[in-house]
Amino acid sequence: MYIDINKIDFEYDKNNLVLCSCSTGIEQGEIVAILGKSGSGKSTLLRVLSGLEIPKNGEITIDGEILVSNRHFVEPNKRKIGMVFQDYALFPHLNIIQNIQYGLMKKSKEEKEKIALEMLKLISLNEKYTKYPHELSGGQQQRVALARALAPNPKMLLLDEPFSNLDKDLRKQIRQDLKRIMNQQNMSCIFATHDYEDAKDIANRILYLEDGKIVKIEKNV
Ligand SMILES: Nc1ncnc2c1ncn2[C@@H]1O[C@H](COP(=O)(O)OP(=O)(O)OP(=O)(O)O)[C@@H](O)[C@H]1O
Repeated sequence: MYIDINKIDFEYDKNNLVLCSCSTGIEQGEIVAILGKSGSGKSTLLRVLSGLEIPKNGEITIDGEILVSNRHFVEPNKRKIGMVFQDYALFPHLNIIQNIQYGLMKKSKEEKEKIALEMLKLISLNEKYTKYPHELSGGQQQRVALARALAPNPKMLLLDEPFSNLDKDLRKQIRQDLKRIMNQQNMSCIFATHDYEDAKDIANRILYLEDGKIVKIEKNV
């Protein structure tokens, strides 16, 4: 498997496991939904994957590299994992192109421009690149957040409730956009949601999380 999540236990407070022996594998290019009620541990699992939290037990590898185990810990900024949050977290004082280029500090000016143009094309916002986040619709901001996360070419993308601020019609449209973009990039992606329709519409597989345990895995055909 491209990504292996093996028996992850996590607790914020002692003797109160929020994740309990969570295991799954993810293929390259696969989209996996984590579906669960509020408090089931979805965000925590994403935080552990991104390196913002350290598990008590368990191991995570990506493309053969151990990210965390009882002897290893790779810092979040070295993991090559992109993350998109519910509120998009775009920088309000930066325009679209600057937001997209934010994670490309180490690249040359020419490379930054090339990547940003590719990303703008991917999210179909070519003509709006000098606009600021507040001048965009929720759906457009969502696409910019996605482009910003994809620009550094991560190995995996994590999305935490990416559609929750969008109305029903826009949600449907953005789900299709996301699916197209992920497929085009052959990107492995895990997204947390409490909405079955979101999961059913775009995921290859759905993991049901209840009280920090994966209680069911459904292949989406
Ligand atoms: N920083 C923290 N300190 C202590 N407990 C926490 C912390 N963050 C989350 N928790 C607890 O861990 C459990 C899982 O929370 P988590 O945010 O992962 O759930 P979730 O499924 O993402 O919920 P939601 O859909 O509401 O975002 C909850 O019981 C929550 O109260």
